[in-house]
Amino acid sequence: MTPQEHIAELTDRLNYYNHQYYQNSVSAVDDFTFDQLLAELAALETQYPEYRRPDSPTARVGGTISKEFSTVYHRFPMLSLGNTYSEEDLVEFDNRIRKGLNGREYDYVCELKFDGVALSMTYENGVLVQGATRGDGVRGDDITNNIRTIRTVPLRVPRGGGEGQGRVDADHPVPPALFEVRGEGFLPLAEFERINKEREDIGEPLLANPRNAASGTFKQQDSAAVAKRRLDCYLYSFLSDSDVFRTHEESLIAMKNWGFNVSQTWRKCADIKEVMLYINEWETKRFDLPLGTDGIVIKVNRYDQQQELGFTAKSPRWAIAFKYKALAASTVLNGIRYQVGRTGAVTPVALLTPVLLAGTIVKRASLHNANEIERLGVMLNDTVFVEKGGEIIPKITGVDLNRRTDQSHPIVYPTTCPACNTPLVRKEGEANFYCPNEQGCPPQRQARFEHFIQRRAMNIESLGEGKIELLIDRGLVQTPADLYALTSADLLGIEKVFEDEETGKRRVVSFREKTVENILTAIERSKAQPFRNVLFALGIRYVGNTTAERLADYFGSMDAIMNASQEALLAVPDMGPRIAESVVEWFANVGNQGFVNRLRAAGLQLAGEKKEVEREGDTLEGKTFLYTGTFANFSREDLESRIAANGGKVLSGISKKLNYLIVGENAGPSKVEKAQKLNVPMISEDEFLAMLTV
Ligand SMILES: NC(=O)c1ccc[n+]([C@@H]2O[C@H](COP(=O)([O-])OP(=O)(O)OC[C@H]3O[C@@H](n4cnc5c(N)ncnc54)[C@H](O)[C@@H]3O)[C@@H](O)[C@H]2O)c1
Ligand SMILES: [Zn+2]
Repeated sequence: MTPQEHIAELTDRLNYYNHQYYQNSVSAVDDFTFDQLLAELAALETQYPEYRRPDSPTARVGGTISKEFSTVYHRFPMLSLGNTYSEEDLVEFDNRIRKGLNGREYDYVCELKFDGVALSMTYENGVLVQGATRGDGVRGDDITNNIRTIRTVPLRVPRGGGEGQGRVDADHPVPPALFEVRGEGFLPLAEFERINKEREDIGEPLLANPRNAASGTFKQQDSAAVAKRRLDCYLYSFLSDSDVFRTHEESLIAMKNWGFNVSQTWRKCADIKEVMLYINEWETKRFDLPLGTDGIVIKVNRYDQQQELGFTAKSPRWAIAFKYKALAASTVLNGIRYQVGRTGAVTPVALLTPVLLAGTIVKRASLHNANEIERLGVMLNDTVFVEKGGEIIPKITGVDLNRRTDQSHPIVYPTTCPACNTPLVRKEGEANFYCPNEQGCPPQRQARFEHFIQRRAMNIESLGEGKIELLIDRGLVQTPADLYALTSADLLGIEKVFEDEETGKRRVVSFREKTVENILTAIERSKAQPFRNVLFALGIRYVGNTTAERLADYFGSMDAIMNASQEALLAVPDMGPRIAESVVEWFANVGNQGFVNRLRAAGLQLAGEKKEVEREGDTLEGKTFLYTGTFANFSREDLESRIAANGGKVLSGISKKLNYLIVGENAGPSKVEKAQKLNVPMISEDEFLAMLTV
């Protein structure tokens, strides 16, 4: 390849990765690889400036704006950060700063580099008036409504009488009339895991990592959906026309005092040696933080010095990001185990030669699905790279092709279920293969029991850890309904020895008197679990915890749900066609009907309180609504309940079926546009109020 071709190839490739990353919230390669390729391109461009392409990713902020949101122009450009993975580079950075400041004194502020999405928030007279993404650095997407869903972002900051001119009063700075704060929007790890647990429950594909999940969430059109994922934001920068602060440190302290969420992990460092100490200290401590981080950011503290050092086209010269290398190791892929989950989804798990990674021995890694195997191009007996990111299970991130021998051979993805031999099926648009043998497939049956006994369902957790396997083995139970027929005579004294395949360690599960008593009490007590728990325990695909609760509240009883048509189900708030279809299908199955009847006979709660909306009237009867923006008289919840209380229905998207789009302040332009295109009438808040009172 000639240098020109090489530059062209790298430019295209990196632009493609940027597009995937910023537009589609997908990492096609890991960050380290991306950064290395970018550095390679930058070096080539320095050597052959004549071949540098105008669309080179080396001189531009990677993102762009999207047409789904209206565009805002940043008052101050939102740039990227130079980055490095080496301490030598940091010393060099420090030398550049010293030179740039002609030997004058300076200090740094170090912060964690939070791994999320850069956000900008503008406040006018103390009120949050605009929230935007970074976009291409000059223009971003107006995502004000989505940012308003972040509970820690103040919608209003007190301005101490409102007269503050942003005077420099080190002790009591006052927010100026117009200012901007910037920070990192993120999905807390606990929230990421909660969402994935819920997705697993209802058989949806898991979100890949918290950063991409956050980025995808901020780009959603429906801020009610955004609000369900509890996003958060750490602020790390303050900007205004007037000189409010002299140093970055002052701004961090003041923002905190004004009620902004500033992570208290930052530290002022007198010199680069102290910076190194900070880096070393956080290398492992960062894993205790509630969010993913991928390095630290080092900033020159004084604003006048920042100004003197200035910017390149892409990043400030007064700051740099030090990135921790993801914890990685290389090892051999010896085999793959195909696991079958509760919904029949087959997931490949890599079996590895044990290797030490970040203090723990790793023997397994996640491979997600068949697409992932294809994407990685991994073969059996390959040497592979495993990495531990924010997630607990390590994953395979690449193949060491230099070490591939003729021992490597392609992975043949099974076409039949590894557990029951039933031919696998793949539903359209899904990455997973499924074993359709729901009733007879042993791991599916086992997982159904585990789902049934969990705390949020029937809460018989004393049956965990091998006990169910033992019961199934002995033929004592076939379906969870059989649990209610168990007697102490059935259970007392049975035991099973489990041997751990890897360690060879043996574990005995035996039913002694005390165990039996506990289990039978828990089974008995489960009969009092509320109806919504029973509904969730059934394990209907796509019916997670929340959906079960909604259905239970709306219909009030199992019989009502059983007899509900797809249309009737669709009247439940937030119910989509996919869930409705799945519910109808499940109850249409004779085996499932028998299962429910046995639960009924056992005395489980198949009815609960029907939380019907109080009817105010029927003026909206048969009409469908959608709303966009914010309203003077209603919160979103109010609006929805008033629509329901008057016989109307809220739809989840704009279609020809929609009767009215209620347009509030800061309405989403794409919704308005779509409504115009489809000739859906748009009404104001006042017009809606008028409809209620006719
Ligand atoms: N894997 C991929 O396919 C892929 C593709 C594109 C980009 N990337 C990754 O993204 C990086 C480029 O993204 P970038 O331009 O956003 O740069 P960056 O993420 O390396 O640094 C700039 C960003 O850091 C964030 N940040 C976090 N904590 C901060 C703090 N305390 N102070 C200031 N800023 C803070 C801000 O959002 C800021 O915009 C690449 O280096 C690469 O690692 C990966
Ligand atoms: Zn099977």
